[in-house]
Amino acid sequence: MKKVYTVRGVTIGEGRPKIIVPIIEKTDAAIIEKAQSLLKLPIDVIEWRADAYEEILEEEKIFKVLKALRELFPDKILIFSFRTLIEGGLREISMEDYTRLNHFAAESGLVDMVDVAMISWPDVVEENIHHIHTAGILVMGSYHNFKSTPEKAVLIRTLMKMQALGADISKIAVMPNTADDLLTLLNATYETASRYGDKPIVTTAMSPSGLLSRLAGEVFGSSMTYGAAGEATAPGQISVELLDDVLSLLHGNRELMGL
Ligand SMILES: O=C1C[C@@](O)(C(=O)O)C[C@@H](O)[C@@H]1O
Repeated sequence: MKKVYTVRGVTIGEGRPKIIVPIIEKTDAAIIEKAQSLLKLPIDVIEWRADAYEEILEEEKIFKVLKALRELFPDKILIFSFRTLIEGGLREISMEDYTRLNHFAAESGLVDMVDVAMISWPDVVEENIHHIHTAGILVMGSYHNFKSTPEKAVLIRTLMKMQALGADISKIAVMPNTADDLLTLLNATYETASRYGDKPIVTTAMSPSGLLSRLAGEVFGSSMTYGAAGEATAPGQISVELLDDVLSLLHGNRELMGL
């Protein structure tokens, strides 16, 4: 049986992929302004990308931002993400500070999930997962490759490795250089979701040529998808309104077919 997670009334791992919008802003005011602009949009999950925040080492400030986001979005899943530099993030951080920050966010009682760079920082994975699970919330394991798309077996192995290490949800985002790369990602997604994995996965081929991967998660087995509200925050993201329309179209069609 495949695992599904229901958090704040949002079920991850079945039905329509859940729409996530990242908030990537430097200051409190910009974060709040962006958050308010999202209130009426069709979004299931908010990701706070803390690597953009200029006061990232001030715990009091972090708490205030998380509290404000929680109050604005009582019914949405809130993910805390500090994207490391080697995975396409905006700021350098030591592994110690990274671990401390994730621990703090997990224990704040305000977030539902913490994103952990499981592949590029293996040394701190165990400690991070332990803190996050002890706080009673979910771990999203992540791996980003902004240059290329590894071969199918590597993608499957990476997703399965994250599951084996304790990720509740495993995510990969890769760069397709050809249509073949997109097929590789979709193939790896389908095989992992249908044959190997027993927990939800999230897979993305970035850039406009990877767009199908952001739309067709329900067909191939990716449980969440990142969209944009205003400017895209990663290559190939489209607006949440368009995303919502396409996901509904695909979902409705599958329901008609009894899938
Ligand atoms: O992992 C991802 C996916 C992403 O890189 C994208 O391609 O939409 C956007 C990031 O904010 C998020 O953490």
